[in-house]
Amino acid sequence: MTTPLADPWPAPRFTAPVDVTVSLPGSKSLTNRALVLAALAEGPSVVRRALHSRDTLLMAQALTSLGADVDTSGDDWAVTPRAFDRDASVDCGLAGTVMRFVPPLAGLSTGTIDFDGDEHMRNRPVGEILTALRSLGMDVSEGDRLPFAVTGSGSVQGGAVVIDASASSQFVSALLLAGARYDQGLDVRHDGKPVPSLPHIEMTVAMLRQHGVDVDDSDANRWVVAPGLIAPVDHEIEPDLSNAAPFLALAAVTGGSVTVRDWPAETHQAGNELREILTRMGCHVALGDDGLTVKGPERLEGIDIDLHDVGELTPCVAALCALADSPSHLRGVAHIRAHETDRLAALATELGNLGAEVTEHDDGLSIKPAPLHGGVFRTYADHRMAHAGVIIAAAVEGVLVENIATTAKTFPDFAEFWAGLR
Ligand SMILES: O=C(O)C1=C[C@@H](OP(=O)(O)O)[C@@H](O)[C@H](O)C1
Ligand SMILES: C=C(OP(=O)(O)O)C(=O)O
Repeated sequence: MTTPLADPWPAPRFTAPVDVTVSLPGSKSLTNRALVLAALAEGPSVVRRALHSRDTLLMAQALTSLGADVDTSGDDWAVTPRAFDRDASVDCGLAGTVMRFVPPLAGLSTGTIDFDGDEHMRNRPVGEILTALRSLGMDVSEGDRLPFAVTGSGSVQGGAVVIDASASSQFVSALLLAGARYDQGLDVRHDGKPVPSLPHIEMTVAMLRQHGVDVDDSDANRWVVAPGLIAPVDHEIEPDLSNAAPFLALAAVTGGSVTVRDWPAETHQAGNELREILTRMGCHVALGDDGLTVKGPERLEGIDIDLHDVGELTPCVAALCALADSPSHLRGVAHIRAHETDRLAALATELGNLGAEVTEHDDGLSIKPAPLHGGVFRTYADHRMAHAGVIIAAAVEGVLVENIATTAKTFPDFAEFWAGLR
């Protein structure tokens, strides 16, 4: 039996430069897309090196409760599509991908599918998808938040739909993933402020194409998915590059060297942008046969950057900025106020409590160099806040990270793994 971790957790302080090579678990975003597409396909698929974490198990459970067979017992998950022919309850936890990607599938079911999730999940936006599904003729209960219910009729006509996806790229991805299975396919148009996290939509389109689906994304803010069969695919899941952030950051703040194995040469993952970000902050970054190696600088520089496309990196980048020796401005990320928590408010409060000079803006943060001190860093049930906390703790004596267990959303046993790096 493993001993439960102390809460708040005295995260390790790294007093010497680290020199480590790590293999990281698979990508949440790739795993959950692969599972959805496999459950909609014409025959069995395998999701190799699937991420085994809270968000992906919730997705597997959701698809199983709709009717599919998903075997999560090993590293390679076998998915056998079956008719969605029963009533079901879907627990979304705090997984945006489950709350947004599964309702469009529920219309293909002949049952009533009830959705709910963690307390905070009831605050995260989903109303735009529900409105879009209603406009496509689906029977969706009233309201614009969890809990809600979708009663399927076994088929969805599909066709043209307009959605404001400025709150989350997942609104578009959700519709596209199911679209080929609608009788007329889907013609999705975004109308509103710019869509954040575009690389995640590109990931969705790329994976649909791997499954043989015809997607036209040649016009900005419009995606046309042709109706048709979804071919089964044997997917190999890349390591989660966004979850690489705290590890690469450890090289940056200790002046050491960290290599992440199996870093893909080409990828749609937002985390790949860390290469550019860390280079601009003064690190030496090289992609080689061993993986991606980051060597920390003598002097960590601040950064002025628009993170609109890669908002999920903000907590770790903000932690690095708080340890940098020149000012930083993080911009373009108003939408991350609707992530696992209001990440801008949470970062301003928690970094500020440890002495950082942080100014919160509508769409970002300004951070000036200031001496940091120990204290408790709260995480608001947000795995990426926990990652930010351990980065600060690595460099500052006496930092305790509250609810480190929240990292289980996308990284099982993160704390043990992190402590083992010392
Ligand atoms: O589709 C996905 O897998 C994701 C899309 C992004 O969401 P937003 O567009 O809501 O930022 C990202 O931040 C999230 O971590 C995962
Ligand atoms: C925003 C995130 O998650 P979700 O998939 O729940 O939206 C995230 O992991 O940073």
